[in-house]
Amino acid sequence: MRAGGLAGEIVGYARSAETRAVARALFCDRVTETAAEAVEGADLVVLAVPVGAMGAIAAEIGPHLKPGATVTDVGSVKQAVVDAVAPHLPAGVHFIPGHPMAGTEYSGPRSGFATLFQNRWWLLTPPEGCDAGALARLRGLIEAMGAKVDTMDAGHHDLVVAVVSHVPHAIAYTMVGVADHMRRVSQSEVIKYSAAGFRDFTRIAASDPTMWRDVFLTNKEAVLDILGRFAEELFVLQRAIRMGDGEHLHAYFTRTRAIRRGIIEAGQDTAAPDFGRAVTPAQDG
Ligand SMILES: NC(=O)c1ccc[n+]([C@@H]2O[C@H](COP(=O)([O-])OP(=O)(O)OC[C@H]3O[C@@H](n4cnc5c(N)ncnc54)[C@H](O)[C@@H]3O)[C@@H](O)[C@H]2O)c1
Ligand SMILES: O=C(O)C(=O)C[C@]1(C(=O)O)C=C[C@@H](O)C=C1
Repeated sequence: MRAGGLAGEIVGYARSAETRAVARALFCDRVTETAAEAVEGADLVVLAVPVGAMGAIAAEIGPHLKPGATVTDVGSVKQAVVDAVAPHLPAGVHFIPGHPMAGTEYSGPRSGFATLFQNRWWLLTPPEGCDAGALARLRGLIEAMGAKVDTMDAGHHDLVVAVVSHVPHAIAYTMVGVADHMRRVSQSEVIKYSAAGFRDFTRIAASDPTMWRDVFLTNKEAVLDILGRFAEELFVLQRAIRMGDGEHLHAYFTRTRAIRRGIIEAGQDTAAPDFGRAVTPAQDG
């Protein structure tokens, strides 16, 4: 928003003075010491805390929102955010939950960069009867940041992202756990000789523990459903390996390669740029 000059004034709130100072230096016109102050007079409020913290923030800001303001969020799970936030918002405020399908394993205000949303999907889950004008304005802002907008209902969103984001993270966390266990057995060789595939797993497994704890706790049903399906597929693969069924393996890998190539053709595999500056993981603030 800052790079594109898309907002009249950007006001930020974070709990720690240190985080507020960094945000002020990098992209906020003004920072405040309470969330309530930050939303006074705002046309648009963006909640960007872990999913489990959304309800408390909504309760804090609810009474201070301007009539006609739009509230959105960037949480990775949607139904739980709707349930936690909506009861705290006064009538006349438009709540349009959202989820940018873009991010990195880094946290804190230094981890943002202006091209993060370029050519990425940003999913919105407007409630039934959502104000068309408010939705059009939010969509316009997101598109001006370079993202593509799609709308769907919150429950469907949660199932889709369980497949494309949440379960892949669970698998990466688990695989790195297995390697860590093996490391004790083989004295560091597993890490030392790990090539690109495993390195990608370790990048994902370095993501913020609070954020991902909340994702798994609040999207429990969809994640368990997809993990069950994953386990079934894994058994089939295991059996094919055990039985020496090369034909099955080749056909399966040919299908999965086509999926990967489809993603590349759709322009979705844009790696995060090198920030060129130190980024601290999981800043507490
Ligand atoms: N990182 C990603 O890849 C990514 C991508 C899309 C969506 N998201 C979602 O965006 C949201 C923010 O994630 P992020 O990566 O920007 O995290 P972040 O750690 O950079 O920012 C979250 C901030 O919330 C603060 N916070 C935590 N609990 C709080 C509380 N109770 N009250 C007030 N502040 C609190 C943290 O201190 C931190 O400053 C999460 O809901 C996450 O699921 C993250
Ligand atoms: O590349 C990464 O670090 C990410 O995992 C980003 C990612 C994802 O799964 O694609 C993580 C969680 C979000 O809710 C959206 C984006």
